[in-house]
Amino acid sequence: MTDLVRLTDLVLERDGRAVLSGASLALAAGERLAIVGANGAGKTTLLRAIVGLERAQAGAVALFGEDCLREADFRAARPRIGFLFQDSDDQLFCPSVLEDVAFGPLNAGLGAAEANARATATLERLGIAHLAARFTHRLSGGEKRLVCLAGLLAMEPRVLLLDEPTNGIDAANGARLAAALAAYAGAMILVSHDDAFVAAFATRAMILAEGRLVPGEIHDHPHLHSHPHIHPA
Ligand SMILES: Nc1ncnc2c1ncn2[C@@H]1O[C@H](COP(=O)(O)OP(=O)(O)OP(=O)(O)O)[C@@H](O)[C@H]1O
Repeated sequence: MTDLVRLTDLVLERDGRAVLSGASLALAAGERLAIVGANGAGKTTLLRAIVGLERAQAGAVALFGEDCLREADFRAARPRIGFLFQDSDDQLFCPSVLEDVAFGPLNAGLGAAEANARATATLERLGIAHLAARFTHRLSGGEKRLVCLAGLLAMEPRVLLLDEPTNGIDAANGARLAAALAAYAGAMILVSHDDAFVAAFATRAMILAEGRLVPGEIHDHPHLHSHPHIHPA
């Protein structure tokens, strides 16, 4: 089967410093790949390079089996990829929640009624229909996160890229997020420092260190209290 995302030996330098120095990965349908690594290791940069928001100086990106060489190639693939940004304020831009969630479907060519129906159904599925009429900029951090995810899921993407999805989320909204992701049938790449979340969701882990990705193993081994760790495989 064709890989949904394939990165081959990506090299990306910033200010003369290598952030990625030969990073490779392949994501198949149904996989939930966790990428872990220290602060500043380049995890966000890697996600941005997948969708062409940052361009590697060397190496190759292929999405859905198509090589992405030019901006037009990335643009063609982006509607099938939902990218949850680390900072929700970078993602939300419409005045109301319903408008924000309906924006993607509307932009993809659905009529206004159909786009609103899709947005309403997605908000209901996430358990946040009560936020539909709220101003996006007045939402709490956790609410913003779920609204961003609703906006992505309304586009019915084949791949989700999630950058620290549980950051700043309380238990109730965390449960909503977990339920929505558990019900999502597509593939995902999950960047997270939340070990419990990674252990619950990921089918595979990779560690980003010194610009390269190496296989990791998700462990759940007992300490004084039980908590999971990710080790090199
Ligand atoms: N716009 C930018 N301009 C200059 N340097 C940047 C920029 N964005 C990120 N960097 C630097 O690039 C490196 C990789 O950053 P990146 O955000 O990809 O790391 P990360 O692994 O996602 O970190 P974290 O776990 O803290 O979110 C860091 O050294 C960071 O300081």
